[in-house]
This record gives sequence, structure tokens and C-alpha cells, in this order.
Amino acid sequence: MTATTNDPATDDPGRGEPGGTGEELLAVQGLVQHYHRRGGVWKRLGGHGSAVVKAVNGVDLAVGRGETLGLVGESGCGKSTLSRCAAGLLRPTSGTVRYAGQALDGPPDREQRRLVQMVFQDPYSSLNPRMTVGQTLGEVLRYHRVVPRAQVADRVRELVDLVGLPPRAVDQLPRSFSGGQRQRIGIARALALEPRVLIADEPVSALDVSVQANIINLLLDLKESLGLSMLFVSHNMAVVRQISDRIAVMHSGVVVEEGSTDQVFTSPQHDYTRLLLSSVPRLATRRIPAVEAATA
Ligand SMILES: Nc1ncnc2c1ncn2[C@@H]1O[C@H](COP(=O)(O)OP(=O)(O)OP(=O)(O)O)[C@@H](O)[C@H]1O
Repeated sequence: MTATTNDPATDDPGRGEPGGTGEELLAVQGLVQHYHRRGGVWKRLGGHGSAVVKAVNGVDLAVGRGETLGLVGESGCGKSTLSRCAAGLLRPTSGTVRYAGQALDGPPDREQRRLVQMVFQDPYSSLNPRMTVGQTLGEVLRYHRVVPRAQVADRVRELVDLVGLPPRAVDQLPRSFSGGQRQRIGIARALALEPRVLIADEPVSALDVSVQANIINLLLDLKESLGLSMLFVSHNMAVVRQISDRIAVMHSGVVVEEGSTDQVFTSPQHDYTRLLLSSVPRLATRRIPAVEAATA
């Protein structure tokens, strides 16, 4: 996996460099996403026609090669919407998404889908409960023709190993795993496509704090060994601090502050950032000790 994903000999414009080069890889410009609410609660509350929810209201953001950009803000500020637009899962109302300088504005093709992958908060809900980990990963590899069919089983084993799961996990169903292990499966599934950018949307917020540490350490290791770029989305400033090179603070659909992690934490410029920081427990280090078995 490492060799094929990170082979510097490959002529790939999206190749990342650990540590970041400052060169933009994934960028959104003037991104707007408005939802039109009809029926449901809106109607029961006596609403007529439709209500417009301005979830994202003109955002410019860029993730550099090999960089982790943390996107932080309270629930409902538009982080998930922005992430889904950036991943090509949601077509924005207006604005552009560019990968390696190229606009991704048509219907996404397989190659585009492959390059930017998402890791979600709850991988369990998107895992087929009747498929083993091996079947799930194998299906992704075959559908996207990532490797020749004859190599699928080997690649599945590599992926399972890459995310720190034991070899027997290949033959197990999702229900036999803990929350942290399921998140590892979610990460393996994203990595199966050999993406250059990982968009992780609240990947640890459903996990116990000790398990959060393991998953964050795994993402830090993967970023380095695979040269990944990452958009890491969380409502939790402390978590974002551990993993991000830069941080963008989002509030009511717009980015109110952006800067290096140190800048944002030591000299926040916006009142809203200061408010978020006032509720963060002090955390001195980026890498946090994993307090339980690596496969948690
Ligand atoms: N499919 C949808 N239809 C209508 N409104 C939506 C839809 N998805 C999100 N919203 C609304 O858009 C706004 C932004 O939601 P979004 O999920 O992007 O924010 P968030 O910061 O990721 O919050 P959370 O972490 O709670 O998901 C919220 O007001 C939300 O209710």
C-alpha cells in the first residue's frame, strides 16, 4: 500500500509531501450552499413555501499539499456542508471546488472521486452489516479498479494492517468491532482508493477520549507515511489543535478567522475564536499518548 500510494516515481500532480509545501491542493472559492426547506418541521410550524437555510455563505479555503487544515466551529455552522461540497458529494449552490488547480465542476468521474475521500463520524451506519471487512474493502477495490482482481485479497490485507487492525479482521463483520476499530475500518475504506486528500468530518467525536487519541495518532502517522493532505473537521478546538497545521474557524456559514495553529491559539483575532478557546482545556502536545491497545 505504502509503496504504491506514495511512490515518488509516479507522475501524479496530486502527490503530497509530508510536512506540507504550501502549494494548494484542494481549494474552495466563493463557496455557497443554501438549502431550501419544505414540509416537515417547517410546515408544522406554519411555514409556507420554503425556508432558505444559508449553510455556507461564501467561503474561500485551501488545503496545501501535505498539510492538515483544521475546520472548527460549533454545531450547525456549516462544516459538514462545506466538507461534502469539497469532497464532491454535494453540488454547491455556487462557487468552485478545485483540485490541483483544476475546477471540479462537472459530474464527478471515478478518478475525481478517488482523489478526495471522506471519513465520517459514524462509519458503522455506512458499513453493510452483512459484509465482512474483507468483502467491504474488496468491493471498493474492484468497483474502482484500483488494483487488478488477482491482487485484491493482498491489498485488503495491506489496508487492514495499515490502519492497525489484526489480520483476522478481514473475515469479521462490523458488529464484532469497537467504535475505534470501526473508525479504522472507515479509514481503511477511504484509503482503499488511494486518495491524495482525506476529509475527516468529526471522525473522533463519537469515541471515548482515550480512543480518540489512538485515532488521531493513526491519522498523524498516515498523513506522514502516505503524504496525505487533510481537511479535519471538528467542533472540538482541543482535538483540532492536536492534528492541524493551520486552523480555519467557521461561524454561521463563513470563515471568521484563519491562521497557523499556533497563531490561532496564542493570538486569536476574532471574538468568536476567543469564545471557542475559552472552553478548551489546556493541551500542551500535538501527539497524545495512546492509553489503550493500538487496535482500540
Ligand atoms: N439537507 C439539509 N437540508 C436542510 N438544511 C440542512 C441540510 N443539511 C444541513 N442543513 C442545515 O444547514 C446548517 C449547517 O449544517 P451543517 O451540518 O453543515 O453544520 P455543521 O457545522 O456540520 O453541524 P453539525 O456538526 O451539527 O453537523 C444547519 O442549520 C443545518 O440544519
